[in-house]
Amino acid sequence: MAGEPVNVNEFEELARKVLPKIYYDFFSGGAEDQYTLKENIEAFRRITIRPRILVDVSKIDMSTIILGHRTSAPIIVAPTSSHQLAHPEGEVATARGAAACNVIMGVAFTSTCTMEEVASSCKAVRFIQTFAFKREITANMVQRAERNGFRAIILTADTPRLGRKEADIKNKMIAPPFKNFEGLISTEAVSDKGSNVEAYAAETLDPSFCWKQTKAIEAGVVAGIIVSNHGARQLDYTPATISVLEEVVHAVQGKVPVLFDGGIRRGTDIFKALALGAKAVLIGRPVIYGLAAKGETGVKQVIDMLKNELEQTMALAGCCTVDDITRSHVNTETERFLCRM
Ligand SMILES: Cc1cc2nc3c(=O)[nH]c(=O)nc-3n(C[C@H](O)[C@H](O)[C@H](O)COP(=O)(O)O)c2cc1C
Ligand SMILES: CC(C)CC(=O)C(=O)O
Repeated sequence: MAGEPVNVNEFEELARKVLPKIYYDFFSGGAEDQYTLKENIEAFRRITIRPRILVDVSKIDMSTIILGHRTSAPIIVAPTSSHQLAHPEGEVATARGAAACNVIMGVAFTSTCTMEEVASSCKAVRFIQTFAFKREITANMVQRAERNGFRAIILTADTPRLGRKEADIKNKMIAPPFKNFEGLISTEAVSDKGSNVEAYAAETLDPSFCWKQTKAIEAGVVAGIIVSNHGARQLDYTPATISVLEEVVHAVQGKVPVLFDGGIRRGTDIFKALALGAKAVLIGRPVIYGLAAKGETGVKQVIDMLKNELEQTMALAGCCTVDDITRSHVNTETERFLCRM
């Protein structure tokens, strides 16, 4: 690739060049055959956009309100682990990039900077992500989230154990120290066989956590739902997230906002997810690639690229605000053939 990257996929190329293979494989990889990994991207390509023309699009406003927080666009940085493997400044740089773009920063508890370091380094609205950890870890996380001004807790529910990423196993991937666990568990490498990320997960997760233990929805503590397959890193052969979004939106019946992630690489992808009912989208790997390539500046550039592409898509499709994007602005695969569009 010659010159500056002009889209998110070119940032991936840059990241691939600068990262040691073991880390590039860790960030880019998915579970087992990586069927779902490919599908998360491919399924977007099968959805087409139905533009409206001769609409006054002289002013486009992408701003929206997510769980009470006004943001510049319906974009959230997805919680992903291990940012210091991409760049020495890690999650602090990512959060600053998110703050510069006025979008929400999702911080993984398995981050390489502590929650406190991220909180004190930037003004971004921050959500903290947790797994169903053993109870003492969760209690510690909740207290620190409150103390450090995190505005929501994202509970990742698909990880009673870690998915099998075969590249990590072959590469004998060593997890970086996850500093949030300091004082709670041993943060030293815990296995010399295959990927020790799996060993880490086994030490911290509570695989017995299930519906019996939570009445969260009845108690009204669920403020939103994220339709996600963990970037295709857990159960392979689950469907592409974009192909099930609408079904979830119907089931939720507007009771809480539905957010979405998995495979967003273009502004058109964001537009399609919004048309199918998402309130906002989370972006995982592209942000990591921006961070790897250029630190905080790269994160900002990636988010700005996606914002600019969304703005362009909205203008060309005849939508001045995110609320103007409706179900009738897209055709799914089946509809495409029915309508002969
Ligand atoms: C390298 C990597 C690490 C991740 N770590 C976490 C994590 O610690 N917690 C979590 O809930 N999700 C994690 N995810 C999943 C993301 O939150 C998100 O669902 C996914 O990246 C979205 O797909 P995308 O990468 O195609 O945008 C991770 C994803 C990647 C790629
Ligand atoms: C450290 C891991 C548990 C992070 C994760 O969720 C992932 O790599 O997909």
